[in-house]
Amino acid sequence: MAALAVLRSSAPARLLSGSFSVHRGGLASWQHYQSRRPFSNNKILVELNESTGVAVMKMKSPPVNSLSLDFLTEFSISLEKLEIDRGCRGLILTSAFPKIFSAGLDITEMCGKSAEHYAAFWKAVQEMWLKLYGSNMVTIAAVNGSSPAGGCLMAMCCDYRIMADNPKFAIGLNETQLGIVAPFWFKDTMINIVGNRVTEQSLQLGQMYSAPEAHKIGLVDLLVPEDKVQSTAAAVMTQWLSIPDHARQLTKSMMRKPTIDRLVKQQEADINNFVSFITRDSIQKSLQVYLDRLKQKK
Ligand SMILES: CC/C=C\CCC/C=C/C(=O)SCCNC(=O)CCNC(=O)[C@H](O)C(C)(C)COP(=O)(O)OP(=O)(O)OC[C@H]1O[C@@H](n2cnc3c(N)ncnc32)[C@H](O)[C@@H]1OP(=O)(O)O
Repeated sequence: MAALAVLRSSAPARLLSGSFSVHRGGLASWQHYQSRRPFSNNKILVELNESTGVAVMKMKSPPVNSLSLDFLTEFSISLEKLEIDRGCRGLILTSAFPKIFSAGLDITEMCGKSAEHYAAFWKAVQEMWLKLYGSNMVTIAAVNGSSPAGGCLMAMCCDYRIMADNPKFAIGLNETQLGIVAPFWFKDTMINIVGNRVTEQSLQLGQMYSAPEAHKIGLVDLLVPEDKVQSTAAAVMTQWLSIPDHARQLTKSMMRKPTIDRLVKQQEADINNFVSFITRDSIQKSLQVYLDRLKQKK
């Protein structure tokens, strides 16, 4: 958060629009701007099309876009910059890698680290969710690959989900399969999309759904061929942007505010709960076994 506060004061809209103006009418890349930030590893690529007001955010953190502390920090900063840019009305979130949208939270961030590290990591996860779920922009997830747990959460934060129609790609909240528990705000986000019954079963079983199954239960809104995911996202975005911003934003806020407020009211307690859960020996052991299995599966 300190980094965000610094950015807010040192990178006002004037600087952002100044760096965009050299690309006026076309795609403005933030690579130039980002490369001037000492803490940026450029795990997130952002291109804002000034004429449409639509930004495409591509996650590019090899090998599987796992959500590390660095990744989450860069993600939240990138999102914050788009949020305050009046020229940006819509965001398409996707992956730079074919076959993987995001592998979810980086398990190595939850293993063998200090309590302070776990607290900082969890705060970054919360911030990502608060910013993306609470965004004023139209947000569309172009899910071009598998998306377990935290990756599914990111997609669920968006207003609309388009997924590549490939039964090999899977999405869902699989936490229980790792011996861990999806927090209440992951659960609430899913309930708001597919309802209580499907969420209860999904969470207990840690169920991953193939793309067609996910479409059937309403977890994703639309299935399209892999090579049409981006273009369809752009077309759907145009439809959503035809609605006046103020009316759509107030409606979105009316629908999501109670869910957001629930976490905001107990953010510190939620961090403490995560730290005390994740530091248990039994949980550390489960995560380590899962990670070892992942590494041995080849
Ligand atoms: C009180 C609340 C308490 C706790 C709440 C915690 C909530 C947690 C949320 C989460 O998001 S937990 C993470 C859940 N994610 C997963 O289970 C995904 C596991 N990964 C996979 O299923 C697959 O890797 C894949 C994403 C489908 C990609 O498969 P592919 O065959 O393409 O790649 P491969 O498996 O070989 O992986 C490459 C490489 O990446 C490492 N990896 C994968 N996922 C993660 C991850 N989430 N975190 C860290 N590292 C990950 C994997 O081990 C391989 O590493 P290697 O090259 O060194 O062997």
